[in-house]
Amino acid sequence: MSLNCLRFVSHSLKKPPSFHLSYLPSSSSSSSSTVIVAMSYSKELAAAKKAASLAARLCQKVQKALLQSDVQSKNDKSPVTVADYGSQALVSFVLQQEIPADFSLVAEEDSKDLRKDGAQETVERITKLVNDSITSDGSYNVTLSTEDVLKAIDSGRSEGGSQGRHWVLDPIDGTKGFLRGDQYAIALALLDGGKVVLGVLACPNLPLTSISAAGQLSPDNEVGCLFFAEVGGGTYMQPLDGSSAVKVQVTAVENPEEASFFESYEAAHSMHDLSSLIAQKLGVKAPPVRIDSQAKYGALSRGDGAIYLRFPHKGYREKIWDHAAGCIVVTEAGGVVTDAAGKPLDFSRGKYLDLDTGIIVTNQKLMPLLFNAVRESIKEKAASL
Ligand SMILES: Nc1ncnc2c1ncn2[C@@H]1O[C@H](COP(=O)(O)O)[C@@H](O)[C@H]1OP(=O)(O)O
Ligand SMILES: [Mg+2]
Ligand SMILES: [Mg+2]
Ligand SMILES: [Mg+2]
Repeated sequence: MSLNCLRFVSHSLKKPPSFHLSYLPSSSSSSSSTVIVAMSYSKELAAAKKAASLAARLCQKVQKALLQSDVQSKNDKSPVTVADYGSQALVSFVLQQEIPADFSLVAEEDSKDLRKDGAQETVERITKLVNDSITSDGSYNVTLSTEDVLKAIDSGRSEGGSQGRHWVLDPIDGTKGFLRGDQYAIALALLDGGKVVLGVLACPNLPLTSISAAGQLSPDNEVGCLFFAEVGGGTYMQPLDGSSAVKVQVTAVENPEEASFFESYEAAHSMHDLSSLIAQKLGVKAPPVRIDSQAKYGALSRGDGAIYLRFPHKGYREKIWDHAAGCIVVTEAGGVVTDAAGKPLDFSRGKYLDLDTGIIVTNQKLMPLLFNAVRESIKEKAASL
C-alpha cells in the first residue's frame, strides 16, 4: 500500500483535532495504490453540539410547562409532544444553517399529523417555540413561518444507508420519561459511509455527578449533561450550560458482583425478566437502575453503571436514531456495544437496525462474561416457554 495522498480536513479548534483514517482506492491507474484520507469531523461536531444544546433548552422549557393538551397520539400510540416536533425542527434548521452542503437527515418525526385539520394551533405553538429558541440564541437573523417549520421537520425523511453522510436524530428519546418529568435525551449522530463518526447526547435531567440508585434525582444535584464523541477522539461530557468539558471513561470494574446495570424504565420496552436472569447468572448484586432513553448510554460512558441490557419484546424493530449517538458515546469511552449475537450494530441499512434479539453494552473486560450469560439466559427463557 502506498501513501500517495494525506489530506487533512481541519477547522479552527480549541483542542487538537482527532483524525479518523480511512483507506480509499486511489484515482491513479495503479490498482495497488491507496489514498489515506484523514478526516476530522470537528465542524460537524460543533454544529451538532449547538443544535442539540438549543433543542435541549427548548425541551426543558416545554417540560417545565407541560400541559396535558401537549400530548398527542401517533398511530403507534407513543406520545408525541410539541417538544418532539420543536426539537426536530430546530436541530434540522441549525444543521442546515451550519453545514448546508449535501444535507441529509434521518429523524423520527414527520409532519403528517401536524398537517391534519385541527392541528393548526399546535403547529403555531411549535413555530413559536422554535422562533423563540432562534431569537434567544441570536446567531441567525430569521423568523420561520409555520410552513418553514413543517418543512424543517420533514427534511428528516432521508432513508440513510451505506453511502455518503447522513445525520441521525431522535429529537426526544424517551418521550415517556419526558412526559413523566424524568430522563430523556436529544440524540444526534452523523453517519459517514454507514459508520457512526460522531454523536451528541443532550440529557437535560441527568445529574452532572453520578446518577443515584433507581435513577432518582437528588434535589441538590445539578442536572443537564452534554455527552459528545468523535470517532478516534474519545468521549467528553460537559454541563449543558456550556462550562468546560471533561473526558469520560467507562468503568474499569472486572468483577460482575461489583457491576450494576441499566435497563429501560418502561417494562414494555425491554424484557426485565430476561435482564434479571442475566444479572443473576453474572452474580450482579445491585438492583437494576431503570432510566429512560439513551441517557443510559451517557451514564454508562462515565462509569455510573457497568452494563446496559435492552431486550425489546418480540416484533419490535430497533431504529438507528435510538442507538447511533449512544453507541459512539460508549465505544469512544472504551465500552463495547453489540447485539445479543455479539455482532456490532450495523447502522448502514437504512432506518432500522436488523439485529439478533437485543442490545448489550459493557466494558471490554466484562463483555465475554456478559455475552455467555446472555446466550445461556436466552436459551433458558426459550426452553421455559
Ligand atoms: N414498544 C417499544 N419497545 C421498545 N422501545 C420502544 C417501544 N416504543 C418506543 N420505544 C422507544 O424506546 C426508546 C426508549 O427506550 P427506553 O425504554 O430505553 O427509555 C425510545 O426510543 C422509544 O421511542 P421514543 O424516542 O419515541 O421515546
Ligand atoms: Mg417516539
Ligand atoms: Mg427514541
Ligand atoms: Mg423520540
